[in-house]
Amino acid sequence: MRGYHGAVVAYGQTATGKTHTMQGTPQEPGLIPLAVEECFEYIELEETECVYALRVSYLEVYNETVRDLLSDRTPRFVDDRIENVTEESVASIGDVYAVIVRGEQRRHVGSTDANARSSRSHAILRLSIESKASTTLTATLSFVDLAGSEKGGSAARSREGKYINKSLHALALVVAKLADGHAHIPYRDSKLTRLLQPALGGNARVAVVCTVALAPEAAEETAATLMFASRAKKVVQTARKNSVVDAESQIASYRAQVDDLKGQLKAAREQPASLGADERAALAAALDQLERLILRSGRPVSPKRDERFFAVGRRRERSRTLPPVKDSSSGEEEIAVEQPLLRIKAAIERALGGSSSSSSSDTPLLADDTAFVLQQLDKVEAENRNLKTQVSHLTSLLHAREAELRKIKGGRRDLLISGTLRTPPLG
Ligand SMILES: Nc1ncnc2c1ncn2[C@@H]1O[C@H](COP(=O)(O)OP(=O)(O)OP(=O)(O)O)[C@@H](O)[C@H]1O
Repeated sequence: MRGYHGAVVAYGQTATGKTHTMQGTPQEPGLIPLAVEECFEYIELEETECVYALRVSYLEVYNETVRDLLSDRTPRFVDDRIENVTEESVASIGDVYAVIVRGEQRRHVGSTDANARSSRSHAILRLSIESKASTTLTATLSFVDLAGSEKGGSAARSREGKYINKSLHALALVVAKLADGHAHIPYRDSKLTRLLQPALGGNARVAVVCTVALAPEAAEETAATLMFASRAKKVVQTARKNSVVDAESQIASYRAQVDDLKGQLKAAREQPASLGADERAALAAALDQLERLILRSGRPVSPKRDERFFAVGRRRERSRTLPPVKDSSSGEEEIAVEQPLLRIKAAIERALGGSSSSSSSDTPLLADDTAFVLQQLDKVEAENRNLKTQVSHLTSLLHAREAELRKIKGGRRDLLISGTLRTPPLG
């Protein structure tokens, strides 16, 4: 908000909670919703007279291609900058969430052995903030949710995995060279490092969040992640305030458009025959929309939290992992879950135009069904996580026991052999 670039990067093995850390849940919001809300609260609480203009872009790097998640544009690098990227103007927390949700729907995710909704791309959400008091400052806040490495899987998954590992390797190398103070930094080795160059290059405040798994079989990846973290800590950044020439600022561009629209409306009023009523209404609506984008300090934030951001991500996540609907049920809990599931299944089949074995009129989709099923799935997910922890604990116990047994057996064998040697021959 004060003209310094910032970035938060989530790095770690697949399924260790990078996306969870970034997005969170309604009960435990992640870094993105918390930061977005804080930006708008900052504007609300700002005491000096200041105006702001905020824009959002959302990119992913998938199989070494940079994709715009907000439109079909093809971003391209011009020197060290990425250009031809969609930037949506936003005026409220709700606007930001709506843009993120739109982008999330286009993001590449897939099921892997370790994660039912694994990010198969690196995602970079960027909030551009311009502020104008006596000078005009400009800065970006980037949230980088990196894809996690995953070995094996289907052919497509393994192709994605190769690209993911290659770009993560390039990032690790860049961070290692920065940490050691090398003169040449190989940013150009991958699209990911080229995109992150402005953040890693020194003029930004960067926070790296590393996520690890505690399971013994993840030890190798955990060690690699910790090594990355310790190198990242050594990188010295010297962020400075970034100002922009007034005439080239977004705020100036909005103001010029506002003046232009006001001029057109004034002319239409003076010569009523020049524009139809619909055209005049469209001009007035465009003017309202533009004026809304110039945020003034002291402006109240509303609404504080928007559930849409979490709801869409969760719906998509669950739709991949819905358990099969059983024909018979045993026990009350199962019947209670099964009925909404059957209704949802019938509604999906109706929407797809397929023939549903159950009559559609018998199974109207109730508003609460999805929420109810999601709640049940949350419970199952929590149980699964708990079981996974127990399994991992038992596996390490088992390994320790086996090692102990091997040692005891080995000792007994030695004893037997030496005992045989010492036994005097019979007769
Ligand atoms: N701290 C946590 N509390 C509760 N659930 C968590 C936590 N961390 C992760 N999870 C859950 O674990 C699963 C995997 O997490 P997530 O998708 O965030 O991992 P990831 O590191 O982003 O994986 P990938 O690299 O494969 O995209 C999700 O279902 C998520 O909700």
